[in-house]
Amino acid sequence: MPHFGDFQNEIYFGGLHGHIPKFPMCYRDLEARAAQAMAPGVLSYVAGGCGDERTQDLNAEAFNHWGVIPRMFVGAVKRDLSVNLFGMQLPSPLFLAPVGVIGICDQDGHGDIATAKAAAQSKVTMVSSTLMQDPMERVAQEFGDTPNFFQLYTPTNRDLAASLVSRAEAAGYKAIVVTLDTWVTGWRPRDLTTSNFPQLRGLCLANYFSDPVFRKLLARPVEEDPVAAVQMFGRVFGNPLTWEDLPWLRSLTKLPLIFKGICHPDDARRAIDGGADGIYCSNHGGRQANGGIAAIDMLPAVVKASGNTPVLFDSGVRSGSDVAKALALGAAAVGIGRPYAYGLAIGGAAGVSHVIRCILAEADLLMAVNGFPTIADLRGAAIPAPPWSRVPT
Ligand SMILES: Cc1cc2nc3c(=O)[nH]c(=O)nc-3n(C[C@H](O)[C@H](O)[C@H](O)COP(=O)(O)O)c2cc1C
Ligand SMILES: O=C(O)C(=O)c1ccccc1
Repeated sequence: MPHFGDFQNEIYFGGLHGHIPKFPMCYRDLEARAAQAMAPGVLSYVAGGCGDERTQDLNAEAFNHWGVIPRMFVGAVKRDLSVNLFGMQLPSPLFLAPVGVIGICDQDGHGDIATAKAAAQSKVTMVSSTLMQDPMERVAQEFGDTPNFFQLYTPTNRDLAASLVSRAEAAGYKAIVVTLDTWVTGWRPRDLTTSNFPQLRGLCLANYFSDPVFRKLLARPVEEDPVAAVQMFGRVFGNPLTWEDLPWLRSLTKLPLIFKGICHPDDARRAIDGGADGIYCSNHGGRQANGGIAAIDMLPAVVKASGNTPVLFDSGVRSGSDVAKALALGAAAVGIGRPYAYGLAIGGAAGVSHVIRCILAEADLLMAVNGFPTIADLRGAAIPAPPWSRVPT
C-alpha cells in the first residue's frame, strides 16, 4: 500500500520536476495563484467571510494554539491513515466539505463533476452540497469506491426535503449531512460589494429544478419560466430548524445522519440524544457569523461531549499539519473547503487532486517523522502551545 508521503519522492526522484511550477505546493501560494485566476466576483464569494472576517482568519490562525509533540524511537516506517466512519472504511481522514455553487470555480463550469472525479481518484470522501450545478444523480456517476455524502440544506417544504434525501439514497450517497448554520446567509461584505449573489443563485439549482416535488410547486415548467422557478427556490430555501424538527429529520433516512455547524458541547449532546450518528464541528469557515471562537478551539469540548459518536471537523484547515492537529484533538475526519475550491479554479480536477495530495503527503510525513503509525496513535498528541501550555513532565 503506497503512502501519501510518497508524493514527495515522486517529485524529488520521479521526474516530476515539471510539476512543481505547474501547481503551488503550499496554501499561501495556492491562494495567490487562485486570486489571479478567478473572476473578481467568484473570488469574493469563495474567499470572503462574515463581517470583517476575524473569525475566518482566526480559524486558520488558531491552529497555532496547538502543537503536536513528537515521539522518537518509533520507526513509523509504515503508516495507516485510514479511518472507520459509520462502519465504512475510508482510505484517508481527509474529506471535501460541501461547497455550494462550486461549478463557478471551474473553468468549464462543471465543478461538481470535476470535484467528484478528483475525489474518486484520490480516494477521498466528498460531501456534495444541495446547491449543485449538476444534479446529484449525474455527479454520483463519477463516484469510485470511496463513499460520498450528501449535504442537505433543508427546505421549508417537508416533502421536498424528503424527496432530496430519498434521491440521495437512491443515487448511492452514503450519509446525509444536515447543515444547521445557514438557513439565512450571514453578513458578507465582499458579496454585498460585488453583488454577485443573485447571479450565483441561478447557477446552483440543478437539484431543485430536477426534483419532482419542486416541479409540482411551480405553475409552469422550469424550462418555460426559469425566473419563477428561481423565485420559488427563494421561498422554500432556508428552514430555521429547531429541536422540534429533529425527530422528523431523523425519520427521513436510515443512512448515517450528521449535523453540521455544531460548536457547543450541549448541542452535540442533545443532537446525539435525538438520534444523530455524527456531529460535524464547524463554523462554516467563518462565512456565517463573525465574532466567534475558532472552530479548532471548540473541537476538544465537542469531542468530549460526543463520547463514542464520531465528530467530523472543518474550518481553517490549510495543511497536513492542521489535519494532524485536528485528528490529535479527536476529529474522526477532517474537511477542507476553500483549499480545494482554489485547486479547482487553477487546475480543474487535476488541481483538486493536487491540493489533496499535498495535504495528505504532509500529514503522512508528519506522522512518519513524529512517530505516529496510525491515527489512533496520534490521538491526544496535540497540546495547547505556549504560552498556555504545560509541556509533558
Ligand atoms: C464558497 C463556499 C461555499 C460553501 N457552500 C456550502 C454549502 O453549500 N453547504 C455547506 O454546508 N457548507 C458550505 N460551505 C462551508 C464549507 O462546507 C466548510 O464548512 C468551510 O468551507 C470550511 O472552512 P474552510 O473554507 O476554511 O476550509 C461553503 C464554503 C465555501 C468557501
Ligand atoms: O456560501 C456559503 O457558504 C453557502 O453555504 C451558500 C448558501 C446559500 C447559497 C450559496 C452558498
